Amino acid sequence: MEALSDRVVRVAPDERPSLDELSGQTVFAVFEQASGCEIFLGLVTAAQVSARPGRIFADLLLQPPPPPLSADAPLEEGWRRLQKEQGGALAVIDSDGRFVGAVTPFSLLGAALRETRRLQAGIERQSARFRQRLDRLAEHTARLRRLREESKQLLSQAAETGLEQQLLQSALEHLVSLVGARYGALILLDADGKISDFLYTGIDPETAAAIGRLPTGKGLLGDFLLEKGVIRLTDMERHPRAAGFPPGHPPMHSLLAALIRCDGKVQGRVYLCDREDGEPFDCGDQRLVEEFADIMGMAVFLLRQRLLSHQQAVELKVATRVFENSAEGILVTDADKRIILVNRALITITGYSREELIGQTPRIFSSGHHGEDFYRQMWQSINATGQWQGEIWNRRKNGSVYPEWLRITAISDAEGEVTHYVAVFSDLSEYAVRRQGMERLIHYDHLTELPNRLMFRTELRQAIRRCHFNGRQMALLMLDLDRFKVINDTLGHQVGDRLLQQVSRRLQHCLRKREAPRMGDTVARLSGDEFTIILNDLEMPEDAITVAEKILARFRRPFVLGEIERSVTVSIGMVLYPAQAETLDELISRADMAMYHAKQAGRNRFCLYDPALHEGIQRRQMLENYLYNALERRQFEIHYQPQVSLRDGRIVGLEALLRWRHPEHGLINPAEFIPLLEETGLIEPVGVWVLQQVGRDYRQCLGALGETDFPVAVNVSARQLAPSLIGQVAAVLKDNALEPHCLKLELTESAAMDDPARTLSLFDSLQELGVGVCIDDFGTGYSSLAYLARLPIAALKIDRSFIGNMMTHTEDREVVSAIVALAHNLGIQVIAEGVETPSQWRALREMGCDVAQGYLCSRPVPLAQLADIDRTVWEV
Ligand SMILES: Nc1nc2c(ncn2[C@@H]2O[C@H](COP(=O)(O)O[C@H]3[C@@H](O)[C@H](n4cnc5c(=O)[nH]c(N)nc54)O[C@@H]3COP(=O)(O)O)[C@@H](O)[C@H]2O)c(=O)[nH]1
Repeated sequence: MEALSDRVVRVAPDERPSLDELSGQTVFAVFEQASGCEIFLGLVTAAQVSARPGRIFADLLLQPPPPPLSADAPLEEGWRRLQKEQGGALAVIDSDGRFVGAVTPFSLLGAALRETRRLQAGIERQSARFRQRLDRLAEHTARLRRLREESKQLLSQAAETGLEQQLLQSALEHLVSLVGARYGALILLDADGKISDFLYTGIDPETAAAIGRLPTGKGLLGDFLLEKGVIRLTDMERHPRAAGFPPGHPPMHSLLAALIRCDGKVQGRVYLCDREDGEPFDCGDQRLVEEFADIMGMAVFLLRQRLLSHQQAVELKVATRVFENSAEGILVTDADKRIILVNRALITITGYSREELIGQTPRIFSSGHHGEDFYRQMWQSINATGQWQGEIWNRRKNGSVYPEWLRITAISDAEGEVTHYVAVFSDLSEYAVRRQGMERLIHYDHLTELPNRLMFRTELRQAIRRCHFNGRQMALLMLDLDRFKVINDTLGHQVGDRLLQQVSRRLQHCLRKREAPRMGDTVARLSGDEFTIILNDLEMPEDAITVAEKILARFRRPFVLGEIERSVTVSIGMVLYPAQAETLDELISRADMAMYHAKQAGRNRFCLYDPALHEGIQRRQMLENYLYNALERRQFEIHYQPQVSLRDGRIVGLEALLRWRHPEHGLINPAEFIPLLEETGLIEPVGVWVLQQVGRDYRQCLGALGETDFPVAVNVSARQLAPSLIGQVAAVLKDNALEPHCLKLELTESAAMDDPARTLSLFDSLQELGVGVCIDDFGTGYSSLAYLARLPIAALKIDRSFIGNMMTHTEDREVVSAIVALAHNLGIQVIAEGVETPSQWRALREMGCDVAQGYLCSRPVPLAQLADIDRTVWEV
């Protein structure tokens, strides 16, 4: 159809051609009209018209007419037919035989030219496309080449350097520029599949942080690490899987991601987003990224291997250093127990050289101290548990034997087969020497070198066992020096220590020595001035009494304490085993009871345990139980004892003394319950009650005696010496509208010396308050004169033991006289307590003592009886 001539002119058979219209290319198609339809008769060319001018077309038609050409016939056929027919034109009909046009050599040539041009254009297009492809291929090949070159570099760096992060980062940057992506990231996983590294390029750090923290299983990025293969997505905005981006994530149009595998495991993922040119990622990009991911896998593998071997090398180096520099001796044997490795410490300890030891067995160190059994048990333990440790005696090269603490560990391979044994030991020679010293420290008293309480209990336990074994008796003696505190306090601790050392030697001289098979006796120091003696293998109980008497006799000789000589006595309690006690604790407590009894009975004596002593202890316990409720049951009361001026016989004060009246047991002796109050701490609330009661009684006391103004002394225990005491005293004064001088506090000398700094500060506060303080029982403690002078003391009360003896013992009289002089020198008043006789009264008055208190004047009496005191007795 394309070859049809456009110069075809329709004519009728009887028409005559017009020569004006005629051109060389014109073709006339002759149609006859018949019954309303057109019948094609044939073609007449311009050449035919020119050859027979003046003729009508019917005459010019070729007879027979050449067969028409089919409209779908190829150009070549038309060309061939035209040459054959020599007519110069051929009619063309369609499949229904209808005339559609005509072809001429000219029209055919035109069509052929057009076709050729079209073909050329097609070829040109194709070749342009081909050229383009070739270019792209060349580019891809170049990229691949670059990638490979860079990969080679990457791998060799990975094998040589430890800079994993920098290396991977620069590799990623290369990939991104190679592919021309906008940004890219690389995620590495640790052994647990968690993100260990997140490297990125082209993304700002905040976004990267959000992406890098993304949990798995949340949207595309969440799923990202779980995805098994390559991901290549385009048109991400509309992609259903693109949900779950963190807020602020840069818009992403296309994504290309590949797995990084190494050693058959997924080690991470590399991914690129958006090409710079806006095109989606293509297959070439994908191949590139996959290839890159493979290389990454190898690089990561190499890096990790390198890191591992580096670590192993470091560990090995450290282990070697530790091995060589360890202070403990170390040896390694093979499975046959042949020594293959020793360290420097082992060489130093044993004296053997390395060469002498390698190839030997540890038997080389055997000392002969341990029997077969010992080694059998040791190896049994190693075989069963893989290790053993304990003390063992080994021999050095020079033959000397030494103790060591040895740990042996069996080393097994993956199949559980023992491949080596490692022995680590420390030389205990020095420790053994120190241990002996430690043992002494633990079991012996450092001052007297006698066994201490711990050792004593061990010895006593053994003595009891021995009695069971040989059916003999033993005795336990508990000893306590009399008034040792006074020596300690007055002469100082050094003198006290010297005395204790001499006492221990004297006691040892009284005892039998241990001479096999005889057990011998044991003397131990339990604490302070408390000693104990175990008398073993007694023939008869009387032997124990003999020893006790011997001790008392030995003590009669004074102790020489440097320049000073002092007589010291001892109180001894004694109990027999098995006659008087059954258990160790029973023995100790009963010996204690007996000793307590010896003290109560006047000291410097021994007392054999008597079941009756038990009663005393039981009473103590009973009183203690009652004492807890005594205050709230209002069982306490105050008795008052007058203090009388030795100058004019006037009552110048009262001492308030606590009394306990039990409904069943009547008045309990203060010497019994006051120590109990102290021990239980009840003295603190009870002391407060005494102060308050005295405050309430004050005016009535004065009224009963017809006096107007004097102080009432209240005893204060050491346990009450706290800052709160000031507040309590101030409250009593305020509550009862009393002047401060109405109250006086009495504090024993030892309580005042207990904590001098605390005492000084309390006394200062009391002085500020205007309340005077009196030092009680003066002469029984150890007061520093300088210290005493610093205390704001109102009075000193001389202990009644001195007053009681002053008429018969010159020494005590001199003490009293010295105290009076001393106190007066310091401007302090002196009170003598325990004045019972007129002769004491007179003697004290002659010495210049200020005040007397004692049964001579009056016993302590309840407030109600104060008015009845007979004053004529002391008005001498
Ligand atoms: N912390 C407190 N201690 C108190 C309190 N009340 C008393 N005590 C102390 O108890 C100890 C025993 O006291 P007590 O049995 O009352 O004995 C006092 C007098 O009865 C007794 N005394 C007085 N004159 C004589 C005498 O001529 N002969 C003689 N044998 N004893 C006599 O002396 C005790 C007074 O002691 P002191 O206080 O040292 O002046 C005793 O230590 C009390 O201190 C209390 O409320 N709190």
